[in-house]
Amino acid sequence: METMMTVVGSGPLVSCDGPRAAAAAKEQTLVNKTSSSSSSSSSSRLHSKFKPATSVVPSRVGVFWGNEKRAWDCFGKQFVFRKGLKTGVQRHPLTPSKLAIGRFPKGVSTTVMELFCKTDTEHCGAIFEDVPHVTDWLPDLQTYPNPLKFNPAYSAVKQYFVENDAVVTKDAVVKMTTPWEGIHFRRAGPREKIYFRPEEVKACIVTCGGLCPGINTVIREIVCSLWFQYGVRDIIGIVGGYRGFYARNTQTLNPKVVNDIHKRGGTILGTSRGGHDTMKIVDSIEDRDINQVYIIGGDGTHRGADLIYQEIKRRGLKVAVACIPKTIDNDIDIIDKSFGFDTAVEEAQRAINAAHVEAESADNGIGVVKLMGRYSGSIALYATLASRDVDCCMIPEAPFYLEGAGGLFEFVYRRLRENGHVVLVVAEGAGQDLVAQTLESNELIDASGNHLLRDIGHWLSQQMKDHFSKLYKEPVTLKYIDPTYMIRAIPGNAADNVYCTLLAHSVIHGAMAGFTGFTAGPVNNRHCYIPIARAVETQRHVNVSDRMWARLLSSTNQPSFFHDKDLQKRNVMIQTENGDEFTEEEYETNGDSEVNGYTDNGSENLNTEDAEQPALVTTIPPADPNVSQNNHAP
Ligand SMILES: Nc1ncnc2c1ncn2[C@@H]1O[C@H](COP(=O)(O)OP(=O)(O)OP(=O)(O)O)[C@@H](O)[C@H]1O
Ligand SMILES: O=P(O)(O)OC[C@H]1O[C@](O)(CO)[C@@H](O)[C@@H]1O
Ligand SMILES: [Mg+2]
Repeated sequence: METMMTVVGSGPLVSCDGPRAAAAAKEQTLVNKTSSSSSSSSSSRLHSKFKPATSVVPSRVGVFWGNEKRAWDCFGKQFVFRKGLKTGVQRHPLTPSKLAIGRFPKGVSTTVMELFCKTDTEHCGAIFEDVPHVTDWLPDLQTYPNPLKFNPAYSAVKQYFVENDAVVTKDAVVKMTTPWEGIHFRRAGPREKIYFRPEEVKACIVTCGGLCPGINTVIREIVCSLWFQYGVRDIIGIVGGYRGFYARNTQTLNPKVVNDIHKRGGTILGTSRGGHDTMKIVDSIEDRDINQVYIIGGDGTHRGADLIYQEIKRRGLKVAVACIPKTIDNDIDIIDKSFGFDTAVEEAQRAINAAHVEAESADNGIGVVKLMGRYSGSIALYATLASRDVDCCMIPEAPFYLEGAGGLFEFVYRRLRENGHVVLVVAEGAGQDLVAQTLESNELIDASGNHLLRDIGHWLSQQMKDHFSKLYKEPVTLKYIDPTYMIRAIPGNAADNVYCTLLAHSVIHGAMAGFTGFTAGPVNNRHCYIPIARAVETQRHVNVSDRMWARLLSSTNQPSFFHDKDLQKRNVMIQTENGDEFTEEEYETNGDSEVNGYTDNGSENLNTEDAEQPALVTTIPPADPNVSQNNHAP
């Protein structure tokens, strides 16, 4: 594992505002960090927490109290440093009153330190996942007072500057016995000292990947905040994504240029997939004398940004790389949620509403809406919960099936019978296994290497039409709505615009303070700096064993599509034509396993010409206004 002791702000700190600043600089927290944000180091640090006792002894970055030989956590648990490594430990006094919420030995100073546990199973307290700083490779950099100190808008704010030892816990819910445990990130916000003189800053902004509501707001706020809060005057836009660094001209940005762009969807800078060439990009950064790089994008963009940061570090440049997570799919882990998500969910309501109106107005109306979400069904989940008009929501994380007991066809049939119409929401990444069974499998990828998914919405609609037209005399009326690009190509709503503003502020404060290789976002509602690679180490998914998915299931009363046959037998109620209800098991025991066209092996007893006319319900009976299986009234 690659870890390194780094002293932020150490060395001969020269300050431009005299002894007070020098003293303050001296007091800078000594922080032990991993040497880079490379996924290998951060992941091993993270995963070491979960390694079995037999594995290699890990090192931890944590908040402890002690000296070079021993340390205590806030519960008085003692740790001994691993022999031979103790000399590397750096200590720095923090403010006990602020950090200590438990009991710790009297008289020992608080410490942020690299802690080597004796054994892997030892309780190691809080883990601090810090971000890199330009002084990691340029230790003698000069600091400057933050101009916000003299800004009338901010100087009146009490405690405007964020203290260097402020961290935010990843898990808001902790155990009373070990409240300190878990991962912590550096709190975002303006620092008293900055590492870039505003007149020397040359900042650039680039947007990559798919569109998302609010990108223009982030661009606007980065420009305006650099301009008005820090007095930066040299800001350029890189046009057309990563490849714009080396293949396109740049665009000058100032408050006038960006004044009303937040009212427009998309990105004024343009975006693209593919075209990441680390060397060419960093050459371009060097050639243009850029020293702050603001990168707005999703997981792929972050991977590219990490490579840029690594190369900048390798070349020893004084350049800060700061990311803003952008993903309509809300699939970036750690942060509470991504900007534009609320807007997208809101816009999705319009599509669902339309599908509902269409379905309701037709005989046996089925409305199908496909929403974005490659690997994460967040938009579909939230849009369904918000709407209450949806009968069934299908997402990539929850496999489903069409035929047989407990399948989607059966469910749709029932809802049609009960309510006269049905509305289905399907995330684009849902049911890919099913589509693959019937469509030719050509593995296609986009320019960034992302797999191109098969069109589940279109496929599902066709399957529905085929199934119901074969089975019933009365065909269904199916309307398929694909609002995919409509929900992401719009401007951010009010809440997202405020969120984008905070994100922009977080990144510029971080970059001005010399942090680099980071992305910013709220963790438990507090903005943080997260190492880039750490932010994309895992992908956020809807957790189907979580209460949120349970809320959806209980709201729609849709099948859970569990494959466990016993579970199906317990849960699936079968209603015969004369209204009697049985569980599937009871029904089978009674010797007749064929219900409403479904046999117990899941195959349909179809109303085809050569098949013997089975005892089927061949028309969908009119809706019974007194029966509703879901929580929304028919
Ligand atoms: N592993 C990687 N290494 C370097 N660059 C990458 C990597 N993955 C993607 N990129 C680059 O990042 C940019 C955007 O990537 P991608 O198209 O995957 O979108 P994204 O940032 O994930 O956003 P979205 O949310 O739309 O998927 C592209 O220019 C691509 O070349
Ligand atoms: O057509 P494009 O631009 O590749 O974007 C489609 C993809 O982008 C995303 O919105 C992610 O940004 C996915 O949900 C979707 O699959
Ligand atoms: Mg992506």
